[in-house]
Amino acid sequence: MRSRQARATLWHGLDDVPPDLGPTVLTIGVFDGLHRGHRSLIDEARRTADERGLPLVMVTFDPHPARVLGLPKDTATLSTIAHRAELAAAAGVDAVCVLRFTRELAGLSPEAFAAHCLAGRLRARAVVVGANFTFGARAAGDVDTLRELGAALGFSVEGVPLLPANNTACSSTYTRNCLRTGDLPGVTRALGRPHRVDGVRAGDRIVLAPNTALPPPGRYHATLNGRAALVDVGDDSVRVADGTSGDGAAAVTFLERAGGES
Ligand SMILES: Cc1cc2nc3c(=O)[nH]c(=O)nc-3n(C[C@H](O)[C@H](O)[C@H](O)COP(=O)(O)O)c2cc1C
Ligand SMILES: Nc1ncnc2c1ncn2[C@@H]1O[C@H](COP(=O)(O)OP(=O)(O)OP(=O)(O)O)[C@@H](O)[C@H]1O
Repeated sequence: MRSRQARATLWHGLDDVPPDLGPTVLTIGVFDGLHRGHRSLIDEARRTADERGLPLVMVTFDPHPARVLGLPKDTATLSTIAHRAELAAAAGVDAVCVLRFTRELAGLSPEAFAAHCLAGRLRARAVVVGANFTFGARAAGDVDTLRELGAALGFSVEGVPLLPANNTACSSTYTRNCLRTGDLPGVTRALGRPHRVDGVRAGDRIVLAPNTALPPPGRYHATLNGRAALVDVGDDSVRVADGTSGDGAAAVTFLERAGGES
């Protein structure tokens, strides 16, 4: 069995992809949070990559397309790109290609995206996506579109059935909903691990990227860089509540609401 890397190779944009990259298997989507549904998809993609003896590349978009396009959707960030790459590597991905989602990218037709990005720069021989995957201007392309394009461009396409969670598809949106309503056990079930945010500690504050997904304001039992800690969550802030001070990279994992509520 192949050993899993601590962190997948990270390419920021197509220009960062090595020019001598050989044929690949691709999986595509935002993958925010790398929840259990995403991991079941990656398992399937990994099997295909192993059968063909090819590397598995995860193509992801940043920022969330819905945020760039101003769609009415909760796009609070469950995982930073670095955390996503770490989780992807643990799930069996060899390399992550982060495509900056801009209005220009959003305007590409399904045909142009498949030809230029997937078959062209990323040398796809197989593409494995969830059954609900859409792509291309006005989200006009779906799994069937991709399959037709792949037949002409030299890659096969698998549409993987969606893993359920609590009578709905396990999704980042579902996970964000659980988090917003304070259902930490629901979040943990969807992610397969407790929710973690990554930021930088400055005194008692943890400075986070704007739009980081947080549980409702209140006090929580957590771990801070792996050690037990109490933290206070505000509307868009996290403070360490044990009177200590510090600085540097900080990973806060939310365990349960202090006082027994969750
Ligand atoms: C080239 C390209 C253009 C896109 N244009 C649009 C768009 O115009 N409107 C839209 O709602 N989503 C658009 N999207 C986003 C996709 O519908 C979809 O959210 C994205 O491919 C990520 O897949 P996922 O949502 O399954 O993770 C586009 C995606 C790509 C790759
Ligand atoms: N439950 C699931 N099971 C299998 N594959 C999934 C599941 N949910 C999403 N996918 C697939 O994972 C890839 C990334 O999807 P995406 O990031 O849109 O996930 P999502 O959870 O639906 O996100 P959001 O709720 O923000 O739309 C896509 O190919 C998508 O089809």
